[in-house]
This record gives sequence, C-alpha cells and structure tokens, in this order.
Amino acid sequence: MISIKSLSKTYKSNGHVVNALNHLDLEIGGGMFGLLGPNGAGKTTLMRILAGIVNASNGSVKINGNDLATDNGKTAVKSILGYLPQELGMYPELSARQFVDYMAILKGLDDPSHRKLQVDKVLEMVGLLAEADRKIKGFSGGMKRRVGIAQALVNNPKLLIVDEPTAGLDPEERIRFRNLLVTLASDRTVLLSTHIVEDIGQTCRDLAVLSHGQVLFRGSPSELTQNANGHVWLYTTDSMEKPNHNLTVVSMLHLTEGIQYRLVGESAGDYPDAKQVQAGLEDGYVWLMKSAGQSVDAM
Ligand SMILES: Nc1ncnc2c1ncn2[C@@H]1O[C@H](COP(=O)(O)OP(=O)(O)OP(=O)(O)O)[C@@H](O)[C@H]1O
Repeated sequence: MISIKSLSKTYKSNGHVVNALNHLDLEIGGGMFGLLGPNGAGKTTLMRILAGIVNASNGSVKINGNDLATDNGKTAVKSILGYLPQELGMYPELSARQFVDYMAILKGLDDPSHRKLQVDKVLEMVGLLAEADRKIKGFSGGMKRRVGIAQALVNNPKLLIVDEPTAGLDPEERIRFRNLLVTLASDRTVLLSTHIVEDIGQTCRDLAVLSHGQVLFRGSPSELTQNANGHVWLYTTDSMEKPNHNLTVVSMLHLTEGIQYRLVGESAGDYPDAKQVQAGLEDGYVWLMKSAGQSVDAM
C-alpha cells in the first residue's frame, strides 16, 4: 500500500543541517504496522511526509499508487488518510461531538445529515458515544486520545497514521487504546509510531526500526526477538559495581541475594556465573541498536 523509495528530508535550523531522513526505503502493506526508534530517529518526520504536512527533500512516496510529489496524488491521498499527530490541538470548551463535527467540516463532509451519522459512528467506534456531549476539558488523557482517533476516522480513511499515541497514558488506558487500534486495523492500514517496544509487540505483525533516518530492521516482532537469542543473560551480584560497558543493562531487580541484572551483549565472558536466558522483544531491540553501534544505555 505504501511504497517509499530513497526518501530524504533535510532541515536547516540555526545554520545547522539535520538529515532527519536519509535515503530511506520501506514498503508497508495492510493491517497494523509499527515504526519503532529512539527519539530523533525520524519517525515523526516520516509520518508528516506521509500525511502530506511536510514535503520530502528527495525520493518518492506512493500510497495506493498515488505519488505524493504530484498535486493529484496529494489530493487522492488526503481522501483516504486519517492522521493523529503527537499533539493535537483541541478546543477544551467544545464537547467531543462538537469537536469531531468541526473536524469533519474541515475535512469536507458537507452534507449535514451524512456528517451527523458519521460523527456518531466514529464516536461509537472509539467508545465515547455516551460521553459525546461532555466538554473535552473534563476528559482523561485516554479519552482525549480517543477523541483524536475519532476525528482521524471521520472520513473513513483506508490509512490511519498515529504518532506516539500511548505516551502519558496509564496502563489501563494504554491497553484499551492499543486494542482499539488493532480493531481498527482489521479493515485498513494502521501505521503506529512509538518508542515503546511493548506497544509494538502486543499489536503489530510487521515493524520497522528507524535510526538516524534509515531503516535498521524490517520484519516481524518475533524475528527481531530471535536475533537476540544467545545474547541475553541474567547476572546476580551483591557487588555495587555495575556490569562492564560491553553489556547493556536492560533491567535491574533487587533480590535478597543482591541485584539481578538483565544483560544484552556479544558475550558475558567476564561473568561466568551469568545465566543465558530466552530473549524478549525489548532485548531484540537493544541487541539491534547495539549491533548498529548505537548507545541504548537507559540505566
Ligand atoms: N522542524 C524541524 N526543524 C529542524 N529540525 C527538525 C525539525 N523537525 C525535526 N527535526 C530534527 O530531525 C530529526 C528527526 O526528528 P523527528 O521528530 O522526525 O524524530 P522522531 O523519531 O519522531 O523523534 P521523537 O520521538 O522525539 O519525536 C531530529 O534530529 C530533530 O531534531
């Protein structure tokens, strides 16, 4: 559905040139697709180009055969696209229904009776019909995010793009939101950008990991996980000294016998007592970044 070839985007700011996307190639099909990568990897830039908000510096993007470099292509894509940016400005004094209706007008749904049906339909899809006449200012973070999805869905898009939608949500809201996206992906493409590895593992069959504006990995969550097998250890010590820097600490657990480190790296040779364990998705991500020479030390 989406074909991206040698896509580059350069920003100039304060005399510096930033290569946000650097000859990026990517093919994305139907269903739910994850875009994973550290802050600054280029995810938002890629989504903004796909959504037609910024122009690429070089390269080509085709969505359902429509070339985003042409006016006709842009118009065609607009009619099949829904976009939820990281920060969507909402009018807090409006009710959910008023806001989604307003966005529907902006998207060109001119027929009032069709628009009303469509607004109610999307509010129902996101589970907000019962709250539709409450002011947005009284909504929780998760509810606001659902209003955001409702406005993105109001033109019944075949491609839904969501940028970091679960940031700042509590665990219950996050799970609910993730499940909503999976349901929506049953009959459309949903492109989900996040830096939360767990969100991708729970929802996407396919994913790409971006770093420095390029694709480091393209495949399934289980392929990303499997690549790390043989490179993950648990090591328990009562010493206060952290394991050496050739190993990345993925997590730490305080036990009665000391601190248990989960470590990812080429070899745990310096720690003969370390026990090799099965990799998880987060280990796969850390191993990928480490193999590419990127620092992923969160601790
Ligand atoms: N409008 C802009 N002007 C200058 N530089 C920019 C602009 N937008 C993004 N950048 C730079 O481009 C690079 C990629 O940013 P982008 O926001 O696309 O990454 P990201 O993966 O979405 O990160 P995050 O998760 O932090 O949003 C970063 O170095 C960023 O500072």
